[in-house]
This record gives sequence, structure tokens and C-alpha cells, in this order.
Amino acid sequence: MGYRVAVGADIAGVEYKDLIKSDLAADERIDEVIDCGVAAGEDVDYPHVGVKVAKLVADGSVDRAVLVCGTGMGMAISANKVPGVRACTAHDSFSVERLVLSNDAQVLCLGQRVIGPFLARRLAKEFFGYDFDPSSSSAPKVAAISSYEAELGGTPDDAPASC
Ligand SMILES: O=C[C@H](O)[C@H](O)COP(=O)(O)O
Repeated sequence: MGYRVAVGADIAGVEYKDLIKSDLAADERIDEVIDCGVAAGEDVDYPHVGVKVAKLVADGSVDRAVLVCGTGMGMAISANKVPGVRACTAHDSFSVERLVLSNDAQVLCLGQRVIGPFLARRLAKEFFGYDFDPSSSSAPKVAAISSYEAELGGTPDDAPASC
């Protein structure tokens, strides 16, 4: 069975999102591509798209997602607010590899104002070439992220922070 994928962008990333959507739709490793917007010319701020897409990942509606904004950073910050989601900007092949193999990230974020379209498309393709190994030495580290997420519960901690 292939990947189910969601894509999303704000107005600063819609061109790359549409290119990547077409690439993924033609990729035999991928069964389904859901487009969460925006459509060309539509202006929705990135947090709304990023969280909508991340919720699809969190509830298991899709396996992975690709988000595009101007830098990729706002999308990543927004998507990571959804418990269970691991999202990050990655603009080189090694980072994309480690995003999956080290961090078990389900969401790749890209910046249309930072990298060119051919690199963006290549990185999106590469993202689906890796599978996280739950028996690897990276697994306990990812589990620690999940433990902190559960412990912190998404609400501000009243206790003073210290190192
Ligand atoms: O991270 C944010 C994105 O780059 C977004 O597309 C642009 O945000 P801005 O208009 O606040 O710079």
C-alpha cells in the first residue's frame, strides 16, 4: 500500500505546492494526494493551513504531508503545535534523509522564497524514499520527544524554567 499524502501552502508557497502535488500524484509510491489549499490567488495565513494539514496527519487520515510557505518555517512551527506531529523545514538532501531516519518526521516543510523549484521538487520526492526504523538508535530519542509532548500537554508550565 502506498502513502496517503496531504499538501498545503499559503499564498507565498502555492506555486511549489501545486508543482509538488502534481509530482506526487504521478508517483507510484503514493496512493492519494489531498490538497488542503490554498488555491492560486487565495490568501489564507499559513498557521490555518499548517494546522489543518497537521491534524490530518495526527488523526491518521494521511501518512505524511508537504507544506510550503515563504520560508517553510511558519508552516513547521504551526504544524508542530498539533500533538503527535513532527514537522521541520529541510532544504538539502541530507537534512531530508535525517528528518525521516533520525526524527521520524511526517511533515516536510519547504520555503518557496528560499530554494528553487527543481530542488523543492527533488526534496519532496526524496522525502518519500525513507522509512523510519523503530528499532534504530534514533527511536528512543523520538520517544523522548513524545514523552515531553505528553508531559507538557500543550499548556504553559507555571513552574519557573531552569537548566
Ligand atoms: O513563515 C512564514 C512564511 O514564510 C509566510 O509565507 C510569510 O510570512 P510573512 O508574510 O509573515 O513574512
